[in-house]
Amino acid sequence: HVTRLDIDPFGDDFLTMPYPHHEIMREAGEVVWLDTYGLWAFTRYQPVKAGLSDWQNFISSAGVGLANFRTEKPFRPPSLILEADPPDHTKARAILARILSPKVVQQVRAEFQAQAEALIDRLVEKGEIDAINDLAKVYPLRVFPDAVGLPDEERDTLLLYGDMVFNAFGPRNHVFQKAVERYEPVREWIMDKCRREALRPDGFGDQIYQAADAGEITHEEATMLVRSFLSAGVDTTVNGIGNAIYCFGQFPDQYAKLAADPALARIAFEETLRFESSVQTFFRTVNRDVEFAGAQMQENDKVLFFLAAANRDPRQWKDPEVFDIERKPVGHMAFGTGIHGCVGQAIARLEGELILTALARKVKRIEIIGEPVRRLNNTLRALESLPVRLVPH
Ligand code: HEM
Ligand SMILES: CC(C)Cc1ccc(C(=O)O)cc1
Repeated sequence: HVTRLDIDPFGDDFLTMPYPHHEIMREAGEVVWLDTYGLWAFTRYQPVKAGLSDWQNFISSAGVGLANFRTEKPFRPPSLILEADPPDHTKARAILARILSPKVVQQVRAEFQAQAEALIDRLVEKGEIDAINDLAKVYPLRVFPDAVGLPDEERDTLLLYGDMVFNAFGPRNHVFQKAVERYEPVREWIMDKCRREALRPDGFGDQIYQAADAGEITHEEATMLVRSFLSAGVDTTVNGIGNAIYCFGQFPDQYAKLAADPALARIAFEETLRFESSVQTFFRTVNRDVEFAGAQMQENDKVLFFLAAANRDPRQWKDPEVFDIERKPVGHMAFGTGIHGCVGQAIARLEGELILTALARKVKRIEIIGEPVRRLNNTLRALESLPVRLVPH
């Protein structure tokens, strides 16, 4: 027997404050059925981990959003990596994994660090800032598009596009409708920047085309994989960094530990990802009738994985509601897991580590000095603005 609930995981009150709803679903069973959209919900750590590892039963090629690509037209042409299953997925994944490998990421570390230190120095001078518009948006829009090889101009378009892409994984609700009002010009700008001629030679984008030159993929496929970098590589880290600052503003005792020992920055960023996961959810599609966790699932059913709920499951974490930067949250689900686990996590971790290190070295305390404003999104946990004072050492 599986419990049915009428929780709406894409309603405004859920998106604004998801945690009490996670608790209800976790306690209702290993798997629950949500009547609102007719889908399975996995909220406990173990089923989320097991489900994401089982790519044969829970597939990505029918879409990782609510829409089932077998019966509905996708919002945009499907990604060759995210919305693909083996064997197609395997080839695209190997190429992006090589370009974003920890070894290659070490080569951009010095530049990423210089940019982090310069930005934090400027913001400490300013004193009172908006941690989202002046910091969390600025740094990822500088370092990752530079590494990909994009020109400087109009990079805010990447945020408009990310907002659309992440809303499109959810239902066609008001947050989606608002985000896609100006889709066409944004889509044109993005696809223009995916052309090889638009990219700096030897940047991460051009390196995908070099794989096409070597015959690993076609040049058309290369264009689509550059789109993957532009889709996934910015809005995710903007919110990763924004949510991290929000955590430290809310828990000054934790920030004091970081300011006393900046070497904690890398592991502290992991705890911010566990506690306020910037990617809250995404879907898989049941590939064939299967019994899973006592539920009889049918081909084409949608399964919603609540990464953020798994990251606060008391069956996995001691005092999960406590933000503790000394916790070492190994195995958290913020980057997913399995064959589709985040291929950009080395970049994401580098950005988080360097921003938090630069802050810890220069800033003694982060004080929230105004009401944070949330940006509702069907997939991302995001703030619109976060007024803070950076108190120097
Ligand atoms: C804090 C920042 C980030 C978070 C929380 C995050 C989260 C995730 C998650 C949960 C997945 C799994 C999706 C699934 O299983 O269907 C994923 C996949 C992916 N991520 Fe990230 N990501 C982040 C940053 C990045 C960056 C900087 C890039 C750079 C390009 C990136 C590129 C990708 C790509 C291409 C995939 C698809 C991988 C596949 O399907 O094999 N992500 N990410
Ligand atoms: C959390 C993931 C759903 C982020 C993401 C978005 C888009 C793509 C793409 O390939 O376009 C890949 C990954």
